[in-house]
Amino acid sequence: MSGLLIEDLRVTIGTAAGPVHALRGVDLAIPPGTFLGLVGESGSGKSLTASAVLGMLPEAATVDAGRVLLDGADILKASRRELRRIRGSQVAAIFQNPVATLNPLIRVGDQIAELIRIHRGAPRRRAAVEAVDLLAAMGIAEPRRRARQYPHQYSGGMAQRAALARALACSPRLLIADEPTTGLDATVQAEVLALIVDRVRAAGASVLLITHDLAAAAQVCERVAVMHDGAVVEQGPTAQVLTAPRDPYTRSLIDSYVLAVDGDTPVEAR
Ligand SMILES: Nc1ncnc2c1ncn2[C@@H]1O[C@H](COP(=O)(O)OP(=O)(O)OP(=O)(O)O)[C@@H](O)[C@H]1O
Repeated sequence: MSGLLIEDLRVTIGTAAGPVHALRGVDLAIPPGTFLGLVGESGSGKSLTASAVLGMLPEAATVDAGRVLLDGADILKASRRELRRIRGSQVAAIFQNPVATLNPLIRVGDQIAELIRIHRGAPRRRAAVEAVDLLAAMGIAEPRRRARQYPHQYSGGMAQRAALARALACSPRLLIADEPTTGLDATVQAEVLALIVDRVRAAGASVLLITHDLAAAAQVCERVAVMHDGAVVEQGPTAQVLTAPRDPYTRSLIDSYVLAVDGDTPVEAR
């Protein structure tokens, strides 16, 4: 099958305090071209699931069972070399704290151009031009000047735009966005989310959006999956999961989210 299919993924992490059964049978499907929101409390295993899809599980992790199929090929069985090819060209990621995600020592344009050269074999000059075009497509003003700058010269929102440019440089089929707007100003959050939707839809790729923000997931994702204690307890069309949840944990997650959002609303505005 094409798209992403995770079947019964079980991962244990060795810690000083003993083994932690961090993923206890994760089942997840993202059909091609679909946005899936992955929600659930802190520590439920969302980021670890994303790491497995990127072939980047921590050293201390052991895969006890399961398959992670990306367009039919099992990521967990891929060699290092295959993983390097898959990462970037089939699956790419953006994370919270984009400035830290980008390489601090390399000019932003060069980081993007390097990927284009490695994955697509483009000549140096052509890759540099494409990198500037990509920055422009992500809404970065004066892209030529910006391409010559280093990540620390970017604001948070701009750095996330640049990280998105780098992630999309080799037209991956799946973008993992792990809390991509957390920590950005509210207006910038909305802009970055809209940009992700716009650019990814234009490319026909799919998205795994990891977020604490149920409203954001509801706004942009056709499907939602809910993680609890290392497993996906419920997944399905967004409207169904968020308005008629079947699992008690999903219900409590929605209730606590609504309470938190109401708590943020000034009394006079309620
Ligand atoms: N490198 C690691 N070493 C030890 N334990 C880890 C490591 N990575 C993850 N874990 C454990 O695995 C579990 C799942 O963590 P994970 O980061 O996937 O949760 P999460 O749902 O993404 O949380 P958050 O929303 O806070 O990012 C947690 O119990 C965590 O402590």
